[in-house]
Amino acid sequence: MQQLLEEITQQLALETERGKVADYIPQLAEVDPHQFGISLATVEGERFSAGAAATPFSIQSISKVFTLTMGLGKLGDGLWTNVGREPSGDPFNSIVQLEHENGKPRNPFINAGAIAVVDAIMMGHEPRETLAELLSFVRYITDDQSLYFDHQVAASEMAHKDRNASLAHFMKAFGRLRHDVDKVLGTYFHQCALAMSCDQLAHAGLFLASDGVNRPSNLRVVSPQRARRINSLMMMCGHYDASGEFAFRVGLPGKSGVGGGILAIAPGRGSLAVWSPGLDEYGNSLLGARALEMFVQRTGWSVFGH
Ligand SMILES: NC(=O)CC[C@H](N)C(=O)O
Repeated sequence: MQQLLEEITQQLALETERGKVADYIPQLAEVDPHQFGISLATVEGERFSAGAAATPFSIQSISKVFTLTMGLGKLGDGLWTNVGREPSGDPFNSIVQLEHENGKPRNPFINAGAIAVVDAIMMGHEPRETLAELLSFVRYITDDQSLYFDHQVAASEMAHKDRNASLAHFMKAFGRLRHDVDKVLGTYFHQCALAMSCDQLAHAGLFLASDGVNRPSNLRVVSPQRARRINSLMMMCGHYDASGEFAFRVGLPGKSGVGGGILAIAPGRGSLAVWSPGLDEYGNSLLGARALEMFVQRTGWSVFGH
């Protein structure tokens, strides 16, 4: 495994076409697109990594997996009152479906859905309290107390919030949000500004690879049924309008972020994190997806077989 990760890293270092870093969040536009990291945490407790796997980056929408997990923990199936679970087939920041579908976002991984999940987990509390809870949850599943929110990234996004603010206000007009829109957005932008390395992210995803149990500590995070359901949402919706393409090429539940990270789960086997800041036209890591495609071709770890 170690050799495979190193081979993938070496091969991708030769790539000249690396995609485009997100520039609608000015802080992310400053990231060097030549960086690449990959990390694998197996259910047996082994760890492998190559490249810049210890460098923290902005996990952005990958955080939506963690807030979804928290939301299901707090509300159970009640969460689905204000968020759907179907792929949208539209870009991550699209507003069009909301008007036809009573302000109910299609799934928890598009921006509108993630904003609705944040509103649901706030439960009358202040952003600070919800963020503290999120941080302790992610620290717990990562087994690392050093994780932090990058406040500069959050501020950068708050300063360019118009698109997400539109989604939030539109949903609020349909009665889908309970809290003050600016408080919900402030919470959402901090969630997206979580800084994590591939090593930390692979560890954090391990509970989804082992029926809800955190390995190697053996502590249960969610039920097996809930882990399966979160994985299915990642498979169907984790890459927005390129989720079909990602399933076709990689065949693993995966969640991308505009920071260039992807978390991919190989159920029963392990959790993989890759990071390459350049994005494709759908806002997903260009080389990250290629690295995962190379990985499944060599290992046969896709859920659909070799
Ligand atoms: N796809 C993403 O990672 C988008 C997250 C980003 N924070 C946004 O709201 O636009």
